This record gives sequence, structure tokens and C-alpha cells, in this order.
Amino acid sequence: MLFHVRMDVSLPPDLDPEVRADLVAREKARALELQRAGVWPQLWRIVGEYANFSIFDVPSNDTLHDLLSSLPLFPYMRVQVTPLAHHPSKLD
Ligand SMILES: O=C(O)C[C@H]1C=CC(=O)O1
Repeated sequence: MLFHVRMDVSLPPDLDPEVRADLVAREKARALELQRAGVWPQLWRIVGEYANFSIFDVPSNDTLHDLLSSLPLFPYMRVQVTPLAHHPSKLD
């Protein structure tokens, strides 16, 4: 199942810089792990925002929820999920 996901990140401005750097490093490691596993095939920065558009390819809603909530930055994210279906006019 394919999902379009928008993640908006909002870190507290007064967050300790070392804590912030650790969070961001752990987020990157987890993102790379999920990309290598093939479940996060698309990841795009939204220009001018601390936000991304992503495509996830997972077997179920529950799996997507588990993956998203495993992200170290999850507590600091607003996440919007759109389930995707095949379009009848799309060339295969
Ligand atoms: O930077 C972001 O968009 C948030 C998050 C998504 C992947 C990652 O490494 O961080």
C-alpha cells in the first residue's frame, strides 16, 4: 500500500543544541534504515520549510503508524497521511 505523507517538524527553539543534534542524527539513521528496507522510497524537502513530502510503501495502516511513531522526531512532528490508489489514466 502506498501512502503520501507530509511531515512538518517543529523543534522547541530553546532545545539544547546537543540534544537537537542527537535527535537529528538519530532521525537520519532511522530514515536511511527505512529507505534501505524499501519502505520509504521517496523523501523530498519542501522548499523553504522544515518539512518533507514522503512516499511510504508498507503492507498496512498499522505498519505505517508503527514506522512513523518509531521516528526520533515523531514527538515534534505534525504528520498528515494520504492513502494512494492507482489512477486509471496512468501509463503502467
Ligand atoms: O528533516 C525532515 O524532514 C524530518 C525527518 C525526515 C527524514 C529525516 O531525516 O528527518
